[in-house]
Parts: sequence; structure tokens; C-alpha cells
Amino acid sequence: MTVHIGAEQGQIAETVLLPGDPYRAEWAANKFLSDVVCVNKVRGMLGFTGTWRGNRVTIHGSGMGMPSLSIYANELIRDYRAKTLIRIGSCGGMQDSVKLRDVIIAMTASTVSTPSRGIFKELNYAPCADYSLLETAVASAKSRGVSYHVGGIYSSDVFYDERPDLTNEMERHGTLGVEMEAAELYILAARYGVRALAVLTVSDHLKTGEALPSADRETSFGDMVEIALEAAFPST
Ligand SMILES: O=P(O)(O)O[C@H]1O[C@H](CO)[C@@H](O)[C@H]1O
Ligand SMILES: O=c1cc[nH]c(=O)[nH]1
Repeated sequence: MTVHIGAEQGQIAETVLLPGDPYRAEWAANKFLSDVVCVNKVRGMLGFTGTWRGNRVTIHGSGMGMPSLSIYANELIRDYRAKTLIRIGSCGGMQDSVKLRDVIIAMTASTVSTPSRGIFKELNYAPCADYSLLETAVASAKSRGVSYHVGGIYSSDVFYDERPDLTNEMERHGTLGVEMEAAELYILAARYGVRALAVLTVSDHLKTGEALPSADRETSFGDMVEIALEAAFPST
């Protein structure tokens, strides 16, 4: 057990899928995994371990925002020895070409700040996805025939943005979407020598104002879950 995760040693798999929403973790575990066991309930941040095509997988909520993700990712990596961490999140679309329910596979994540800012000081570190996960996720998205995009996203510290000037610059520089966790996940993965990726589904759009209801964010993003699983366990 750790401060924030009640699982016993051995109850967390080496591969962990990380939705922000703990109820999405519960939905995805019950829908896609077999032999599912709930391994964490501390603070309502649900985690489940099961198997997918014979491979052990944990699906665990990360909460919203990089400080929360950082707590869970640190404990999963340092205390439970997680080796592959894939965020399965919702995001806001930032380009006209990006539509509601499209999948975004995040190559890199820009930020204003992260919990690691204190370490990097004046350095603008470029957080990036693990290439092997990225490559297999793209192949999976392609073979599933979903509408997907690969490129840079923005990991924001705020959901309610007060800096439209920055949003404009982000859009102008091709940023595909905005969410709130991937950059710190990529940084922690680099620090501890593990693999990370973020596969996102567009739940709303900054330019059109469209938005999916919260029930859809919780339970309707199956393609991104299967893309994440296929990325972690590519069939050879
Ligand atoms: O749907 P999740 O995975 O929580 O991701 C997005 O949704 C939350 C904001 O509503 C933030 O956590 C953001 O990153
Ligand atoms: O962080 C997020 C997630 C979804 N949509 C947004 O606009 N921001």
C-alpha cells in the first residue's frame, strides 16, 4: 500500500491505463478486461486489475490535472513498478480538422508549467511519447478505421482558460487539442525510464463550442481504450 493506493504489492500490473475519471476506469475495466479485481478505492480513485488477451492490465484513475496525475504516476512507477503507462483521456479540439469523438495520439505536450517545473527551472523541456507505443497506437487506430490525428497537444493547468492569446498561439502552431495531464506523465516516464503515451478522445471543441455530455465522457470512448491496449500489447 502507498499513501494514495490501497493495492497490495503484486496487485498492480506492469501496464497501467490512466483515465482522469475513476468511473471511466471502472467502465473500461468491466467492458474490456476479464477477471477484474478492484485494487484501489482510496479517496474514491478507483483502480482495477484484470487481463486483456491474456495480458495483465491495471486501469486506474489519475484525477484531473498534473498534480493529481503526478501522485498516482509516482506511486505506480516507484512503488508498484509500473513500466508502461497510457493515459486514456478526454480533450478539447483546437483545430478545424479535429472533430468531436476523433482520437488524438499525443506525440508531445506543450505546457505553461508542470509539477516538474521546479526541477527544470529555466529549461523548456520537451515532453514526448514513447515511440514504440506511439507507433503501435497509430497502427491500431489506422486498422480500426477511426478518425485519428497524431501530433502535439497542450497540457493545461486550468479547464476554464483566461488566456485566449495563448490558445490562439497554440492553434496557430498546430496544437491538436487541450487536456490537463499528459505532459507531466511524459516527464515522469522519462525520469524513471518507463514508457508513456496519451490517447485522447475529443469531447468538446474550443472553436465550435460543441460538447459531449458527461455520461459520454465516462462510458463511450471505447476506441481509445482498445487503441491503448493494442499499443501496449501489439500482436506480432
Ligand atoms: O477525461 P479526463 O481523462 O479526466 O481528461 C480531461 O478531462 C478533465 C477536465 O474535464 C481533465 O482531467 C482533462 O485532462
Ligand atoms: O482539459 C480539457 C478536457 C476537455 N476539454 C477541454 O477543453 N479541456
